[in-house]
Amino acid sequence: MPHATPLAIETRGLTRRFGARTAVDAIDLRVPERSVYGFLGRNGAGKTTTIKLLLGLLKADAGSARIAGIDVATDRIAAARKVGALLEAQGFYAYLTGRENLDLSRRLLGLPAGEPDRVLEIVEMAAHAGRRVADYSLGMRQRLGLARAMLGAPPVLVLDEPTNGLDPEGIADMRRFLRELPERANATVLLSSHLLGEIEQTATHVGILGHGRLVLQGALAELKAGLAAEVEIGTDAPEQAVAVARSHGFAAERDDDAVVVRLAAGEEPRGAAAALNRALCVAGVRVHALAPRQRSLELLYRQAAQPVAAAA
Ligand SMILES: Nc1ncnc2c1ncn2[C@@H]1O[C@H](COP(=O)(O)OP(=O)(O)OP(=O)(O)O)[C@@H](O)[C@H]1O
Repeated sequence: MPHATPLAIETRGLTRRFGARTAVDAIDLRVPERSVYGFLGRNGAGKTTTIKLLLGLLKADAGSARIAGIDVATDRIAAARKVGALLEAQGFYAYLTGRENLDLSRRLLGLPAGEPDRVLEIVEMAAHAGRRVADYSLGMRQRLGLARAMLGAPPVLVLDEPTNGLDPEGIADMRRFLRELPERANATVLLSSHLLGEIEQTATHVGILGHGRLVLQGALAELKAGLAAEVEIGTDAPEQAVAVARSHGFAAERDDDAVVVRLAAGEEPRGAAAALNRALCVAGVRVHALAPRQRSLELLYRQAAQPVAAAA
């Protein structure tokens, strides 16, 4: 299917194993240009491994990845030029100033002398550029890390948990900043996080990773609008309740001791709950609870992040 917006990052069946463990399992990332793409997953879900694959720091066992249309495996250097990254280990020289640190990176990359000041301006660190990094707060170091990722103006920025370790004020600051980043830096931003709230506040798009698999992906607003509601039924006779609900055209399933009825997208949960109630009552099914609820991204995320059931 053709895409309305070109993709800044695209993977197909991207897979990476460590021994018997599949850390990244056939994922198809689609990150539209100029989006802030929230890459969401619990610790160990495979976010860092995916990011390393995108940056060419790890080799894929299967599948492919493209950055700004360039294949990461077959054209590694050209792809690397298209992406700037902020990873956990920043590796700044504490006794050098912020500007001096950036200038070292700038020279290594063979970029013009004006680059450090250009990126310092973007991250609003120009006033602190002459201070030693040793005297920076963690938030200032993160900004400096962001500035370094922007050297050479790559069209794609990949940021691994950029708010990790910041204090509440630093977090609020960084979130505001991230939202504005596509415009300020003229770039697409992939932002990894284990916090749904963070992604909901900053991202335009989201991809949820659970146990190495991409469980859900798309524009945040569309995903939220498309989430169907459901009705949970508490009953002593779940099998019978499922049969009755299905005979009335509802998509019902057992969920442990309860029965869950998934509604169609846009279907109003209260009306459906009333109809179900009536049908169950008429059929003589004892119901002790009937709860209509709107499904949320949070619920989906929780489901995606649940530990895999151990094989019996
Ligand atoms: N070099 C490695 N060798 C063996 N296993 C690894 C290696 N790197 C990652 N893993 C495993 O792959 C899985 C995914 O790890 P990954 O670091 O990508 O997750 P993550 O979502 O980034 O989590 P975190 O936020 O904790 O870094 C984990 O089970 C991890 O133990």
